Amino acid sequence: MAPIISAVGVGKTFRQLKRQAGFGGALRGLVSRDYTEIRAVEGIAFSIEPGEAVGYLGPNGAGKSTMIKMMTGILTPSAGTLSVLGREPHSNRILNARDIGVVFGQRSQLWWDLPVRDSFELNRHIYDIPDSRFADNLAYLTQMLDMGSYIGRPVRQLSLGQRMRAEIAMALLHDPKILFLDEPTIGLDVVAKDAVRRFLAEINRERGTTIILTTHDLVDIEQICPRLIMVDDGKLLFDGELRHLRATLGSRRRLTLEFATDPGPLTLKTATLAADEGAAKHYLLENEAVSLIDVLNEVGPAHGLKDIKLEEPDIEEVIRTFYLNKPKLAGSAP
Ligand SMILES: Nc1ncnc2c1ncn2[C@@H]1O[C@H](COP(=O)(O)OP(=O)(O)OP(=O)(O)O)[C@@H](O)[C@H]1O
Repeated sequence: MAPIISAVGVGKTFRQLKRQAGFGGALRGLVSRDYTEIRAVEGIAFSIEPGEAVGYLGPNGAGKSTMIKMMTGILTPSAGTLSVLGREPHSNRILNARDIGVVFGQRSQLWWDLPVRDSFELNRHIYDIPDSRFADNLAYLTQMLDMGSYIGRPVRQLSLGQRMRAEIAMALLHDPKILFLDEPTIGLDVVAKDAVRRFLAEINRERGTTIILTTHDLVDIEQICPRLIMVDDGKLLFDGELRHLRATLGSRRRLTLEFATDPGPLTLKTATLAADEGAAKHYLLENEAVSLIDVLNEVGPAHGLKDIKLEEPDIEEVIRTFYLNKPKLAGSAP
């Protein structure tokens, strides 16, 4: 199957006029042509198959939004080749828009003063959606996203959770093949986040809509995206399955041993001492083959062990470990 999105050596450099301090500096800035270059995206390569759900993850300023903007045709790459549904998105912006849906968590596509339903109607005309398809999709989305109680209300009166569901519906009315979402759960409460995540997982599973999602919320990734692309400083660090990453890095279980009194520095062969709080010592079990029994055998009965706590790493821990070890792991393949 041909990939639905492919990126080869994609880069984006922004040029920013250098600003100089003070009034004189501002005047000099008017005539100076001195630029700073910001490499937001550099040498990105990946290939995404139809029906995949991919999480695009990275710290602030890593180049996630810039990459989404290039895939949606809003920005033009400065380097490399980008193909979305077999087309160059930036030079085929109108055609591309017919086949994709876009949700930006921080920016609304809905008309602020109009009832939600009217924004949907406008999209029907813009995308020329046939009547029966529009009616079917509207019924499906209203039910799935529980919009019945507020579809007739102006957008400005909606809660953030209601608005986000309406944004997602708006992006899906024309049956796009790919749905791009830039931080769709930002600012939502736990219940609203859960509703959005479940719905996205459902349309990916049931309708085969390809999903590309940027987020800082790792639970979004865990619940929607089996595949993860991780970037930092504009560059690709990891492209593979979340479960693969977990299996590779997930061996760092955390063990806390609590003693009746401080046994002094207690270094072990089976576990690495990560933090020493006197009577409570925190270890990392780096090696998956090492069991709790192995550690307890090494500690022995001499120190008066009182309590033991063993924690499996959660996804936050896995990602943190990944970023801390990135020079070692960069370039990991699926
Ligand atoms: N229009 C622009 N002009 C100049 N620099 C820009 C522009 N857009 C983004 N940048 C810079 O490019 C880099 C990547 O920004 P981008 O918004 O893609 O990051 P991000 O990973 O989405 O970050 P965040 O998680 O904070 O949203 C940053 O250093 C940013 O300041």
